[in-house]
Amino acid sequence: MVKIAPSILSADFSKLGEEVLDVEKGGADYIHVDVMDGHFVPNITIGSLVVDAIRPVTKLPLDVHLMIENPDQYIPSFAKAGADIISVHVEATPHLHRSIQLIRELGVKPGVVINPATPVSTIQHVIEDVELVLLMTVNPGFGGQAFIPSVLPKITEVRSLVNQTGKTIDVEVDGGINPDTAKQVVEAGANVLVAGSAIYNSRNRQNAIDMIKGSL
Ligand SMILES: O=C(CO)[C@H](O)[C@H](O)COP(=O)(O)O
Repeated sequence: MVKIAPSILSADFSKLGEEVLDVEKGGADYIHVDVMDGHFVPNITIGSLVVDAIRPVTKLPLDVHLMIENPDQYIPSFAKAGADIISVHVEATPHLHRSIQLIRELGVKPGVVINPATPVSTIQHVIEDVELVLLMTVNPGFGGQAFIPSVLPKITEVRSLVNQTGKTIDVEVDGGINPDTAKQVVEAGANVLVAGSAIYNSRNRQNAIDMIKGSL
């Protein structure tokens, strides 16, 4: 089954609790939280305080995507705040395996992320250690960007790597996902779709989620 993970990056932050509940009621499977530090990516967004604030609002898993340098310093605070999944970028941590181990030791599901320009071979050595692989389908930093179609063969490559393990590991995509692009990424092998603007820019979030699901 394909899962939908609305990114709260495109939500109205003045009423974030309601915005989270709205997509939960609308059929979301995960809540995707985009953490940016202004160094690894050219934007600053959410800290662990926000994860702590939305934790009691929803029963859905909080899928925390760290787009930050030196992630090991901040992983414990996101785990304490109630993250269910924490994903780190291969490009942002010098000791990827150590970061993944740290996440697992804290009782959280570890994920690994690669940018559009990063080859799949960079995550081959940790594939058995993660619960989720996130492929960026835009260059990270902002919502509302156009989907990069050259990532499609990499999604298929990751799916085949995951299948070789025999384990249940999510293949998630993030960036420019909407009813026009969702079918392509699912056919390529993705099973978790992050969507920010396609869901939160719509007045009726249930309808927006149904439109993505209905396009598959
Ligand atoms: O990680 C992100 C940006 O770095 C966002 O999750 C992503 O861009 C989703 O937004 P949209 O669906 O509007 O493209």
